[in-house]
Order: sequence, then C-alpha cells, then structure tokens
Amino acid sequence: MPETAATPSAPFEPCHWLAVAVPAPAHSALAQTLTYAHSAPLPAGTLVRAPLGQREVPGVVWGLADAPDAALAAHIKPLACAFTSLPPLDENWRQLIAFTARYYQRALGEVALAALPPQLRTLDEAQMARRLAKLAKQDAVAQGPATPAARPSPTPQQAAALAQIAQGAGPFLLHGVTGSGKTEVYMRAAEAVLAQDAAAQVLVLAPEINLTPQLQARLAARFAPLLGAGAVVAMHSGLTPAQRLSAWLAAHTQRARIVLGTRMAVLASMPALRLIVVDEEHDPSYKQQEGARYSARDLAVYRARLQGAKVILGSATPSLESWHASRPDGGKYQRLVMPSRVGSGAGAGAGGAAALPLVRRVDMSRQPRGTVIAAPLLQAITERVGRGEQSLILLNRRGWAPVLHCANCGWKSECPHCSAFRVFHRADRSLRCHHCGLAQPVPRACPACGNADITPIGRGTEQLEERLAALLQTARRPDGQPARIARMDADTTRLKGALAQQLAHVHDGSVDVLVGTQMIAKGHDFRRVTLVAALNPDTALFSSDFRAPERLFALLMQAAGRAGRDAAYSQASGQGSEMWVQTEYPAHPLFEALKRHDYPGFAASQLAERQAAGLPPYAHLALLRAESRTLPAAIAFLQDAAAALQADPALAHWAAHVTCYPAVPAAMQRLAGMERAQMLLESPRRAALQGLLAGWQAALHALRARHKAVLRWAIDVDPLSF
Ligand SMILES: Nc1ncnc2c1ncn2[C@@H]1O[C@H](COP(=O)(O)OP(=O)(O)OP(=O)(O)O)[C@@H](O)[C@H]1O
Ligand SMILES: [Zn+2]
Repeated sequence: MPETAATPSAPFEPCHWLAVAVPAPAHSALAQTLTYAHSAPLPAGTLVRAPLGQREVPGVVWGLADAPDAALAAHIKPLACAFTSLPPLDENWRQLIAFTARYYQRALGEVALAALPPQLRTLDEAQMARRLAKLAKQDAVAQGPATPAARPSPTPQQAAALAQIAQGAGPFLLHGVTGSGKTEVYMRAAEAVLAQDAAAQVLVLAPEINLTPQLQARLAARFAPLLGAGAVVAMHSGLTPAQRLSAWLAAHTQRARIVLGTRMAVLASMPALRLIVVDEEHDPSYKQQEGARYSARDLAVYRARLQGAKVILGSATPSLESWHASRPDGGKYQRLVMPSRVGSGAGAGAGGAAALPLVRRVDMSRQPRGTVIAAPLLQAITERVGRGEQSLILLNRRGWAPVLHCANCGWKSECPHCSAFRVFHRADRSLRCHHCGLAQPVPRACPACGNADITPIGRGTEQLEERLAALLQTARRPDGQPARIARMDADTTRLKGALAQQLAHVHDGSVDVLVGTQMIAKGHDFRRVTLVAALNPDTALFSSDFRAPERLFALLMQAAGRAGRDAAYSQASGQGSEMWVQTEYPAHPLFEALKRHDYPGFAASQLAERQAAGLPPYAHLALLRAESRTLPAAIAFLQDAAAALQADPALAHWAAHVTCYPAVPAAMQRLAGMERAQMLLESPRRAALQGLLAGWQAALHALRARHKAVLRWAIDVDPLSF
C-alpha cells in the first residue's frame, strides 16, 4: 500500500480509494470529484470531512475511485473522518445533485455542499452522534395524543382537483383563483399520500416563509396532531444554523414528515418523498440568484419524477412557462382549475367570479397635477374606514422619495457605486442605495453647487403613509376613533419579529389602512380587507424586461386577491370588494384583462407575443455574465468567449442551433462598484443549449485565467433577470 505524502505519520494504512464531492475551487473545468484514501470502503452518500489545501471541508462520497498508479497515490490524502452514524445520502439525492450541477453548469461539490446545512462544516463525528441522539429523544417526548384539527369538507372544485391528483401522475398545475382554497387541496393531497404510505414525506415549498406564517400554522395545526409535533419542520435561511441542522437531520432521518421550506429545501434529503407542493409557483424568488442559479420550481418537477413523487405547482397567476406546459393540447403538465372562491356560493362559473373584487381604473391623466390619491378612491377608503373594513394601498417603492434633486445645478442623488439613485429616507434623514446598501446622511446643501434648496422627486411608501394620514384626517371608524394607518415594507420589518407583529395587527383588525410594497400583496389571508389600491403601476408597462408585464399582472391579481376573502362577511354586509388601479393608461390591455380577472386571456396574449419574438417558453435562454472594474474588460471577456465558441469545432454541432447575441452592459450596469456585462444565448432546443454550455466550460475557465480584470463570471441558465 502506498503511503500518503500529506500525512506520512498517519496511523493507518489507507486501502480504499474514494471519489468524494468536495467544494473544490473550479480550476480548469468543472471539478467533479476528488480522490481520497480511507481505511474502509464507505458507501456512496456517506458524509465525510476531507482535507483540501490548507482547510478541512465537508464532502460526500460519490463512489469508489479507480486505484491510482503508485506515483499519484503518494499524493492522495486520507479523509479526516466519516460520519458513519448518519445514514448515507441516497441514490435519488445524489442524482438530483448531479443533475442540478450539470444543468446549471456548476461543480458537483459546490451544489452538494450548498444543499447541506452550513453547520455541517464545523461538526465532528462525536458532535454529530450527539445531535442524532438528541433528535431521537425529542421524538419520544413529541408523541402526544392525536386530536386532529377540524377540517372543512372540500368544495366541489377542491374535490374535483383532488380526484384528478389521486388518479393522475402529474405534474399538476393547480390554477386556482385567489381564495379558491388551494392550501386545503395541498393538505388533503398530503393526507392522501400519508394514508397510502406510513413513512411518506411531503415537501411544501413557499416563496418566502416569513411572509406566510399562516401557512406554517395551518400545516402544523393539521399535521402535528396526526404525526407528532416534531413531524412538521420549517427549512429556510431565517433559522439559526443549529435549527437548520436539526431540520435537515429530521428530514434526512425521516423523522420529519412534512417539510415547509423556501427554495433551498428542494435539495434537502428526503428519502421517502412522495409529494412536492410548490405554492405560488410563479414567484421569481424560486430562482436562486447567485452561486448555482437553480430554479427550485423546475427542480421540484425533476425531483418528483426522479423519486416517483407527485408534484403540484399552485398559483392564481401561474408562470407563463407552467401555463404553457399545461396546455390541454400536448402539454406535459396536467392542468387543474378552481375558478371560484370558497364560499362564493354559486360554484363554478360566473356566479363564483362575483366574489372577486370589482376592478376600477382611475385615469390619472385626467386628475389634477400632483394628485396622490384621486378623490373617488379617497372617498372609497374613507367609507371603508367608516364601516370598520380594511384597505391595502400598494406602492412598490419604499422610502420617502426615490430621488433628491438640485433645481439649481441639476445634481441628483446618484449612488457612486451603482447605476441607481439613492433613495431619500426621511425617518433617519438618510440617502440609501437599495442595491448596494450605501447609506449616508442627507447633505444639508447640494454637494455639487452648495444650493441649500434640494428637493425630493417622486413618492415612496414613507411619504405616502404621512400623506394618507393627512388625507384621512376626518375619517372615522365605527367607534368614532380616527383611522389607524400603518406601513409595511422592508424598512418597517427589518427587526426580527417585526413582520409577524405587523401581520398580526392587520389580522386582528387594529389597522384600518395598510400602506406597503409588494410584500402586502403576497399570499395573506386577511379577512377584513375589502379594498386594495395600486397607486403607480405604470412604469412596469414600459420596462425593457420581457417578463415585466407578466410580473405586473401577477402582482395586481395577487393584490386584488387580498380583497373580499370573507364571503360570509361580504354577503352579510351587502358590500362588494374593490381593486383600484391609478394609471395614465386605463385602456391598456393588461388592465382590461385585470378588470375581467382574465388570467387565461392575458396569458394567451402574452404567449402569442413570446412566440412571435422567440422568447421563453418557446425558446431556451442562458446568460454568460461577467463583472469587472471596467465595462470594456467585462465586454472583452465575453467577446473572447464568443470567439472561442465559434472557433471550437467540437461545439459546431450545438452552435448551429444556438444564437449567440452580442455582449452588452447589464440592465443594471453598475452594482456595488462592479461593471456588469452579459451575453445572451438562445435556442429553440434545450439539449443544444445544454450541450453547448457543457462543452464551453473548459474554454471559459481557460479564458478567465487570461482576463485577470474579470473578477467574476457565471453562466445563468433559464435566467429570470437581465
Ligand atoms: N372547503 C373549504 N370550506 C371552507 N373554507 C375553506 C375551504 N377551503 C378553504 N377554505 C378557507 O378559504 C380561505 C382561502 O383559502 P386559501 O388561503 O387556501 O386560498 P388560496 O387559494 O391559497 O388563495 P391565495 O392564492 O390568495 O393565497 C381560507 O380562509 C381557508 O381556510
Ligand atoms: Zn449603490
């Protein structure tokens, strides 16, 4: 047996060679596995610690490695330790990780490690054994008496969807309007798989768990009594490292039966996974925006097929990709529809739609200049305050004003590091860049010319809250008290627990008018909201991002979906709910579709445009991104990359089906002092794009070594932002 060079005094003679996925820096091309020596032939999937350079890193055994020749063997290091108390990560998980790495063009070890809880990096074998023992003990105490929560009987639409889920193989796209009771369908579908298989595990993905504590509460109330308190776990980045580790261990050891998580949870080890739910599947936050830029929604579909699980993608406003994939003629997903709200009485059809809010457009081009809230909207809000109902006012801009401006010399509050203006926050009199975080006190005078009179332009939520308080000064609640106005945005919810507390205030009715950014539109089941207003949605109509209309429509539909959810209340009060839109373009087709609550119509028109323009879902995209201190350096790298692609005969086969567009500055060219450029690749054939990207890697790594000025580069497959 060869000795290892690294530890000549090692006490054992290594006799087995293992291929281990470690987070190795990608050198020449994508590093797959490194070979290590160990005294025993560990099974694939065993978690280990391995020396790497000067460090020791966690790794996953991928299999046995070929025996190296004697010269090489002398350089192979032994593993530091193996976590043999932990069951190995199974074949399905390894295949999921391998697919993710391959599809998103990242190193295997990087993806594997990103899928494991960070605390594993610091744990030793003894600590691991203790953690497992603790988990088992928690289990023993968690088994309480089973008193299942009362569950409503399914509506006919829910029953129909559930029947199809029970019979079909999926993947399923559940298109249910806001308030149609999708959550109940998820929970019943989960019950069904749990009834079929006593060990079954269910994964529920949500875009941002902290925005929907209600979902967590509903899942816990339904399943903890049946399965034990420890059987429902959450998995997201808001947890402490210790909490994340125990949630992961619980899922891996199958103690956790229901995992509610954000996108990262799609890569959790769940050996008995039988059902995946992707709630609000249209939400862009399912796409990871750094490192391995995976789409958790797309991986959920892959994983379900791999593991023989069912998958339900649910939304009132599905992504156009999923909608297209579920087209009745030839789509690969099965579309399930729930067109009416729970309690709307009339079942499917026009009667049911009556429970959705009436959409009213205010033509802002006919309002007096400087109007913040048009008189009829203000009147409608005042009336609601008077009836003890709630209103949500959506303005997708936080801070007091998006720009400060000097009328004398034209200075604007640009961020020195980003292609963006710094936003004026009046609460702490700061100028803050919402992209790089730079925060400075507001200057007393214009930094360019010294003029003392610098003025804010435009309006953010901070200012709106104050203006609204003035405008509603005379409004009175049923108890004679003045209206209570609150604001909810990234600024007011920064502190831990603040968001939950603010949501609770809306739920318990101690807020009459809530002003906020898009976070107030997401998934909440507020019972007393009968009016929602979007104040300034127009900028998105003219964005260069081809997905902007899709996003705006979804946002407005979801916002409208917060109104009038309590059918019994609406019926008793005799007052309908309303969604108001203040716009300069009231006749825009997007608003027309919104007025009709016509998602299918809107989707059809958008898809026709996408098809004509050769955009997703009719084409597959990838971006090569590069960042440098100077734009020309970033562009030069991309141009050389394109040249390498054209010059490589091995890639010609794929390149014939891929259009490579010229390198251009990113939409946000400068971010935190980095100049960003990108090059778009497009193909009608996914396989061609994949083949080309894989074959291009080696050249890109080699190029990067020559372009020292390029500080970062990355391939973004199926990009969502440009
Ligand atoms: N079968 C049922 N009988 C009575 N109430 C129900 C039933 N199903 C769901 N509900 C209630 O209807 C309300 C809306 O359900 P849910 O929040 O699941 O809607 P949703 O489809 O997820 O809406 P959104 O897309 O807006 O989040 C909830 O308060 C829920 O408790
Ligand atoms: Zn900045």
